[in-house]
Amino acid sequence: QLSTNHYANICPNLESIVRTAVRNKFQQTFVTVPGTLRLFFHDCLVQGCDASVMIQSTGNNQAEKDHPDNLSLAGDGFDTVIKAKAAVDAVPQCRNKVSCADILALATREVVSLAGGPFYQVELGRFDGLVSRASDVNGRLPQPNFDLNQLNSLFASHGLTQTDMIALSGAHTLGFSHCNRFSNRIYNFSPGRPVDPTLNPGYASQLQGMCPRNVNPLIAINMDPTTPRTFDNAYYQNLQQGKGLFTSDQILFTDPRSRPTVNSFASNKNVFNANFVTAMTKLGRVGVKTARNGKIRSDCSVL
Ligand code: HEM
Ligand SMILES: [Ca+2]
Ligand SMILES: [Ca+2]
Repeated sequence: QLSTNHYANICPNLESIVRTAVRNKFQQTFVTVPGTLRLFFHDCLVQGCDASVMIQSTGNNQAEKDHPDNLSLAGDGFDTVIKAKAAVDAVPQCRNKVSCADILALATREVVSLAGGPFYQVELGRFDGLVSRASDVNGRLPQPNFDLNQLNSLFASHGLTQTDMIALSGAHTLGFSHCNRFSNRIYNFSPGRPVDPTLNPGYASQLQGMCPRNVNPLIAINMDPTTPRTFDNAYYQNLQQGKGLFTSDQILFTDPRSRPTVNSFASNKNVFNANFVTAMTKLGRVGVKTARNGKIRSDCSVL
């Protein structure tokens, strides 16, 4: 069972050790923020929150991180956890006592707070997974062209409600996307209608400017056009103006079943923050491993 004081006797200064390591990394690059937050999400959805996403492929095993859906995970997210783990292991009492999965959960809390988001208690006591297979990723991660039914059923399969899903989608208040994730919305939406009509026309032409046809596939643009480096509720205000980048973002406002929640998060940042914390805590409980089916890795990237 997870608890907020799991390491109280095992590694009493754990939270401050992780905090210092994450702050040092943050001073080197802001990418640590969206990179770590997305890494936590992609970890929890495949095999549960067990750091399976961090495993490197070997000669006879293609690991999760090499699945096409994970190739755009930022290297700085992985590096944040590796640096925090090294800082934890530098303390003799803590060495090899704290799971990579818990370090990822704590680092995620730190980056959210560093970007101006809520600070929340993190439940701890996860063990690290024993497998990481690229094939396990198939069909487990949401796609940017999903509609509300697809989003709801995927999140529901992990015990997350529609409200949780909408609150977690608020993570797109930070970070970057490559152009190919939404190019269908600005160039070939449907026959005779190149641009998605739910997209704000001004925003659509801005996107066409930043992502011309045949754009360099390495180009990435801000997902939140207003406050890309602040964890805030601007994401929901953007949706109200037709400035959701993905179909899966904009549908939250377009579909009348989810619109009231978007409006409520857009108009009250405290309501959004509270729902985000609740949803992150629930996400952090998904598929948690114990000593029976997990272990504590000495190297987060090796089984
Ligand atoms: C609701 C369904 C979701 C879909 C369809 C989705 C899809 C995507 C896609 C396509 C990207 C851009 C990747 C790229 O091109 O580099 C992205 C980025 C991102 N996503 Fe999501 N996502 C979803 C939910 C979430 C959730 C729940 C979180 C975290 C709680 C999250 C956190 C992020 C972050 C932080 C980025 C930016 C990454 C970076 O800048 O390195 N996403 N997402
Ligand atoms: Ca996992
Ligand atoms: Ca923002």
